Amino acid sequence: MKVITVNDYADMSKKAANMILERVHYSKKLTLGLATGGTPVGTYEHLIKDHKENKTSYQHVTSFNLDEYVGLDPSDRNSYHYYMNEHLFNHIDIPEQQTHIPNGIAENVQQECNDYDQKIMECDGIDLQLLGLGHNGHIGFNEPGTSFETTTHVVSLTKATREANARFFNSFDEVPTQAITMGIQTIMKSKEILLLVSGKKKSSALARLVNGEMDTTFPASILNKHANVTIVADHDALQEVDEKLYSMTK
Ligand SMILES: O=P(O)(O)OC[C@H]1O[C@](O)(CO)[C@@H](O)[C@@H]1O
Repeated sequence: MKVITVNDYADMSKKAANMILERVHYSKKLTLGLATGGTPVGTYEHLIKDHKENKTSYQHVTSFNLDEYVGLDPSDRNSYHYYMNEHLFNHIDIPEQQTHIPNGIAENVQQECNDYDQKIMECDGIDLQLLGLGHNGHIGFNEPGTSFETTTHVVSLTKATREANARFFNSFDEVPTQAITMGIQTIMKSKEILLLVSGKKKSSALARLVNGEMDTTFPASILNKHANVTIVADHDALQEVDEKLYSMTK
């Protein structure tokens, strides 16, 4: 894994956006894996600003989001559909039919999961997957204990994750208890992974990841096995990481 150190959230967002833009500019066809949560908001802001100023086009881009809450309608302000429209899709020229987010209100959620993996395969897989890191090491909504072999599936969210995400809802009780998430195997099949980590609150999770031990109790640890991962992390996030370890990390 390659670790790029940046000063703060603003620098992380700029660096990540520039890395994405490089691929958008130089590919004839590109499939992006996208994330939600607090981490990528700044990155998306840069992409929107660039689209306005430089007219970067996303007509050739297809996207697949990592996850969606079960039971939330796409029009619900807390759904990841709503988030993606607000934070990115409504402000760039990506064709709507080329954007994919699991349907959290599908009648048959299991079928929805299978279809989602199938659609990713039909697009020849994800070229670049953007990831955030959960406090407990989750990637997508793959909670501790998830098998590394999983494809897209339904998960029960841990109390810790629901508490962490409660800041986006009116109350903890409103946070859905289940979600559809790309599986760990689905994520690992991406050709390239860009993991963004910012802030002191993520420092112990990042330290555990960079430490290199692979264990299902810490889902993100599987990234140590991927051949093309770049972590963009700020100083606060890196404060518990042994400098020797990450400057040596490839
Ligand atoms: O970026 P945040 O809000 O810290 O969340 C970390 C991760 O947890 C999730 O909210 C759960 O999927 C992801 O969307 C995100 O990448």
